[in-house]
Amino acid sequence: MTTTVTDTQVRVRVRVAVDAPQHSGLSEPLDYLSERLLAPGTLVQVPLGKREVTGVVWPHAEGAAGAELDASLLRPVSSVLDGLLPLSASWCELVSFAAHYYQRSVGEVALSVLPPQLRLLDAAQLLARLKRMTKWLAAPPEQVPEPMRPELSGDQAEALLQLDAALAAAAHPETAGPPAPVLLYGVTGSGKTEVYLRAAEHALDRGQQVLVLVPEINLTPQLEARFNERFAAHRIVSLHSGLTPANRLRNWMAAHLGHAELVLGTRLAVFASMPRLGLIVVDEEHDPSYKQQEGARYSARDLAVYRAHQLRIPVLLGSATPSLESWQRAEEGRYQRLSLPRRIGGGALPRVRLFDMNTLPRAKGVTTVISPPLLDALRERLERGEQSLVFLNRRGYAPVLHCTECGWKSGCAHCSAWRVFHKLDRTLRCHHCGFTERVPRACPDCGNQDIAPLGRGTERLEEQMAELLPGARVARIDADSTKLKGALETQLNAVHAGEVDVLVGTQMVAKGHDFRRITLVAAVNPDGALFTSDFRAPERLFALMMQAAGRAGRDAEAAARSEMWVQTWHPLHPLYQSLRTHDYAAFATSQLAERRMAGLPPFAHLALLRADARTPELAKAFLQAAADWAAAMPEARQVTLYPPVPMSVARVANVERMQMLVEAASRGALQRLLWHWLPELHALKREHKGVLRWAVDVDPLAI
Ligand SMILES: Nc1ncnc2c1ncn2[C@@H]1O[C@H](COP(=O)(O)OP(=O)(O)OP(=O)(O)O)[C@@H](O)[C@H]1O
Ligand SMILES: [Zn+2]
Repeated sequence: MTTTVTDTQVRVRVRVAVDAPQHSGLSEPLDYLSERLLAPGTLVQVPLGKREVTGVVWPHAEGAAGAELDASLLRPVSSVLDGLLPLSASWCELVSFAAHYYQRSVGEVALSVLPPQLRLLDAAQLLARLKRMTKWLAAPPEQVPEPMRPELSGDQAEALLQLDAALAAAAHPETAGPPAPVLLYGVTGSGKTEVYLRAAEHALDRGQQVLVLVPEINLTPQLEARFNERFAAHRIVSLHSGLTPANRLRNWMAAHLGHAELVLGTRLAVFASMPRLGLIVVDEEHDPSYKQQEGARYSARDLAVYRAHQLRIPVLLGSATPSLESWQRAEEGRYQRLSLPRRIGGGALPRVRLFDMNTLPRAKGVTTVISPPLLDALRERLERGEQSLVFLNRRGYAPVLHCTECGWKSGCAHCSAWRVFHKLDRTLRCHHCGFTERVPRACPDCGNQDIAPLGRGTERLEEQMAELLPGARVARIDADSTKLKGALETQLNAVHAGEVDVLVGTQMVAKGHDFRRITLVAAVNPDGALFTSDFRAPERLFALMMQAAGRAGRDAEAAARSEMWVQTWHPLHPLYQSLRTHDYAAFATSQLAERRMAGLPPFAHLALLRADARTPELAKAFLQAAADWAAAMPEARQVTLYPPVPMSVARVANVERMQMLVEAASRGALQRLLWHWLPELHALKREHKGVLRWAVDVDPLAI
């Protein structure tokens, strides 16, 4: 730290991470003057341009402290938010790593992962909040009876034994290296959650804090309930974007001050400040929602692994269908793989039946929703009083309306996409930009009254199921049916209580739920994902189908008569063949072999450069210029730059979107290129009028 004497006062130069806009090119913390020493991690308010903004006092980069700066040019810190304990050095390091790796500014990442309210409060307001939190904490946890713990299955006990060994080793960092990440590979219904609970318990017993990440907290109220029940005697808080700003700040502070012992949260919680963090659990580690898709496009799963390594603590990645990245690392021995190969209670996984749609007689213009044998299977369940889940990953009534006379289709005026017909409120809605209109009475082009839905979404499927199964209680769960607060929970409870015979839904119902009465799961039209250009589409489809299958027969007693039906035009596709035998390992092996041949992740490293512009030509010209620039750099020798192409939905809300893929054999080579290349793009953009924005996505999930 440099001190200077101005007038009579001693002033200290401090680095402060502020959220400067990306185009300013200010990616590192800025220098300010302070009248007193400020610990790194302290929150402050500082002037930035004409504004006052919240920032975080940042540790000095190693070796850089000596750089001289004319102190008279620096502006003073406006105020210090003293009330709050400074963020730790390791937290700052995590943020720094994420910022550099994902190519964002340190300040942007630091500020965007703190509770939004922290940026709005002054010192006095913050103190008031702290007081209120202390009061909230002072209410003693209720006197709770000792929680019920099931006796562990042999597989669970074995997995825990190994985990405990890792925990114990981590307690002696001087003798052991950081523990390897653990991949808990357990089939659906094998009791992974119980392993998380026990591992968490052990860490809590050691006085440590535990962080549990879940893909979407609202989707699995059961999981939250199980944690709350088991740890009723402990302070447990949740962190996700659905909390009110005040509660999010309160919960965050409780974790930051070490009062909350367990944090259960979504991807943003990977940045929770936890001074005694001793274990990180990532449930459904393969789930795409761990990847942030806007701003700093980080992967919470990958950052969890980094954070655990940094703190030398265990991280537990759980899944029935691990990401191919994690699976490959386990194959290489870099992750420790623990397996739960059997379902609790010894029940079998459902029998998978592939129904070949080509065998149905073809009637012109009519596609059968439910093949006759599947209909029989559904009727059987109905007669036995068992539940069925019919799964279709498309909401709304029909994906498009069309005119039988002139061929008009319900396109979106602003996007290169169809507008979806929602029958309930008789609207046409664009699922990309939100543009919504009443359904026209007649074809807007030719006036024909006969406009008809094409294809099928969950709304229509629900209607058709009710027609096909008279008397059955049919319910639908998707993003439309669950908009109201608490709606999802109510609807799920009805399913659990047996008030529903046939549940129609999107992927919302296919994942994670511990349904006890379902003995049949049917995927009516899953083929779409087999032939898209995204190389990860098969992996996602397979994971989703395995998850969906896993909702059937969770009660061991009913397992033997449980089935998963797949209606497909491609029954011989290798993906379905692996599904038929529940053979994730075979699927992973064949996919990994393909990826290796094609030079794709995890055997190569990717980044996507995206440009949004008023016309496709402008977006393309910018990306091409960026590529030309990169090609001239020495770092480009180890990377491949692919030609710019339109994104799969090229136009959204009147913005044309193009992307360019950058590929390298090593992470380091990719990082070096990005590091030197991206700063140049700010200037390049100024030369390309009409380009609205550009962004880079490191380790993109969707291509
Ligand atoms: N040792 C045990 N003894 C008895 N029941 C158990 C035991 N472990 C777990 N269970 C119960 O088995 C069911 C399935 O467990 P759990 O939900 O943890 O499985 P899972 O592996 O997470 O499944 P999925 O991947 O399908 O979500 C739950 O109802 C759980 O309460
Ligand atoms: Zn639109």
